Amino acid sequence: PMIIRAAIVGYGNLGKSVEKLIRAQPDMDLVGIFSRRSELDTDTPVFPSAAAADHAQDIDVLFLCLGSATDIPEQAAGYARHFTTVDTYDNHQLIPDHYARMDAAAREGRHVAMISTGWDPGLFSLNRTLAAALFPDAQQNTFWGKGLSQGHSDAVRRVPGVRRGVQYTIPNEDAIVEAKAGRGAEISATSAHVRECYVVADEADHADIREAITTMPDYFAPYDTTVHFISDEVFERDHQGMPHGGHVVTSGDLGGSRSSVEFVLELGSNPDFTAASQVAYGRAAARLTAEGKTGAFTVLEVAPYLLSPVALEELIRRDV
Ligand SMILES: NC(=O)C1=CN([C@@H]2O[C@H](COP(=O)(O)OP(=O)(O)OC[C@H]3O[C@@H](n4cnc5c(N)ncnc54)[C@H](OP(=O)(O)O)[C@@H]3O)[C@@H](O)[C@H]2O)C=CC1
Ligand SMILES: N[C@@H](C[C@H]1CC(C(=O)O)=NO1)C(=O)O
Repeated sequence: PMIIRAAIVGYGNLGKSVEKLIRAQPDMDLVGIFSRRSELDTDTPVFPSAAAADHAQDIDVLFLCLGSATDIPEQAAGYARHFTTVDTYDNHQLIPDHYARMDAAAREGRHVAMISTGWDPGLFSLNRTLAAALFPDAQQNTFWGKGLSQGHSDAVRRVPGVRRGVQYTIPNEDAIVEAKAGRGAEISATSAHVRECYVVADEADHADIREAITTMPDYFAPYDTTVHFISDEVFERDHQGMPHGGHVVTSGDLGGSRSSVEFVLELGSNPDFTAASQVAYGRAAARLTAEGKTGAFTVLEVAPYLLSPVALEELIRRDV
């Protein structure tokens, strides 16, 4: 099989996990990390993001591990003109816009742009489409947490004055029970979750920061959101782990019989699991590029065997 020459843009939680997961792949080599910062704690070669295009000939797949709140909308299309890219863009409201922008850039550069991989969007997207397709009138609900949302935490950290910040998503457990029983029709994501933010910032900025977070479109405005201001010591002591998880619950009637489908994730590390998904879709992106494909792809458009380092013939024997 082809050895895929991979590189990373953006060295945060996700970038560190992608670096670790690429090293664990039998068919991938890590060429380097592109960052806006010059001093990173890694043995991998580090290059300035601004010089990325100079390395295009040495890289088959570029993993965009930047923040979705501002970095991806501002930068991703620029990379898609020069590389086959894989991102985890997760502002669901704006994914159609992202798709169009990345599709144009990728076609212009004759590359593939694999967008919105991860688990939501990503594996949850796959399950939502698959499960809902089975029922003439599907009842479907998605729940997240209790856990740390990296997208919402990145969005918090981008608010002026925020020195450190995280966001936890907390589902209403009764809503999950109701959804599992097929009584989820009145349950929405915004009614079934609350969002708790923990922020380190100067006292003088607290009111502006709380206002900026709680009114932030898409991320926080539609939800019951609370912002707690804490000290650096408390942040260091209590807010280091990044567990997460969730459920996609689908049910319905099939001509007189009732069935339900539940897809559950329990993640010890949100970044590690997201990286595992992004890296598998990076393998698929490299293969699609080798087949001469161009343009944007979501996870709904990728044949599952392309994700695996195991040959299709073996997968048919083992998994079908
Ligand atoms: N689809 C899905 O299921 C999921 C998607 N995601 C997405 O992944 C995105 C990235 O998450 P995450 O890695 O946690 O975000 P981080 O805030 O850790 O990193 C985002 C970017 O900020 C820069 N950065 C990181 N640390 C520092 C620092 N100490 N000082 C200055 N800059 C820094 C890095 O770029 P640089 O190196 O250039 O400075 C990095 O790429 C999220 O925004 C989310 O949208 C995450 C989880 C699941
Ligand atoms: N994209 C999310 C992954 C899941 C978690 C989530 C939430 O807690 O709102 N929504 O989608 C993340 O960045 O962690």
